[in-house]
Amino acid sequence: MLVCENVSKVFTSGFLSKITVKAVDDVSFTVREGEIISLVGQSGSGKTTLGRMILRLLPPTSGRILFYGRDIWKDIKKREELKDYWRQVHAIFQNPMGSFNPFYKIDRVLDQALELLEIEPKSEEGKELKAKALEAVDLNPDEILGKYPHQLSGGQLQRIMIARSWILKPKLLIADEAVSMLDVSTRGKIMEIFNEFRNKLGSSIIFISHDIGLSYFISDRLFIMYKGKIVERGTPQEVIDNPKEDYTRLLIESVPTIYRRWEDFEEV
Ligand SMILES: Nc1ncnc2c1ncn2[C@@H]1O[C@H](COP(=O)(O)OP(=O)(O)OP(=O)(O)O)[C@@H](O)[C@H]1O
Repeated sequence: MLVCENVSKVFTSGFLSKITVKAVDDVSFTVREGEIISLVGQSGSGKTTLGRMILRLLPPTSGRILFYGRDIWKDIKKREELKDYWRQVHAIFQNPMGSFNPFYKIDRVLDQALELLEIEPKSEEGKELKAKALEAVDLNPDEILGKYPHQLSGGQLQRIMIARSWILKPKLLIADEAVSMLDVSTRGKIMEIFNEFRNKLGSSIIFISHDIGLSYFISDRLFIMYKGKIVERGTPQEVIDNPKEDYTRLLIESVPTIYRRWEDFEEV
């Protein structure tokens, strides 16, 4: 489904002396249909930059990103093609506040998803889909619809963004720290929704997280990122059992409760 080939991103800043940051450094990997992969690494390791390039928000400095064989930066240019791409590839970012315009009611992000699917938000079908999407993420539509972003908590806003994905049912979902601000029971519910995306729709998920425990739990393959590079890859079991890099060992040691997290989810 998705191929990243030698993808790099260099940021340049500074006025008198130029400072360059290699945020993503020669990264290659594939994502198959129905596969959940995790990109795990500490803050600043390049995970979000990679996610934004895949979402076609940020052009790579070098390398190619192919979605079903099409180079997303060369072959997808027209407005209609872009719309179609974003119908299929959807992201939930770590800071939900950034996804909402403070001057509009939160209904707008759900209405926009319906419009992408060419469903009239005010139609019976539109209203029903909105309500079902909110219920799927454990929100009461009557309490949520009609409110402004500042009237809701960060966790509620994040769940609305997940409800938006539920409406779009993307082929590829990029979940960037999408559940880190949710309590464990809501997190379990959202994980179930992600699993449903995969099992019922054959969607693939790129799960971006600094939490190796959660990634271990959810993913088919795990990629460890460090300073812009993928330094380790394999099934979660392979990576956890035989870490090759000191950095991976540190990540694993920093989560002493990794196996207890399974129990957390079983309780949900
Ligand atoms: N627009 C930008 N301009 C300049 N540098 C940037 C920009 N975006 C990211 N960077 C730098 O690129 C590096 C990778 O950042 P990125 O946000 O991708 O990391 P991350 O692994 O997602 O971190 P976090 O978990 O904190 O979100 C960092 O050094 C960051 O400061």
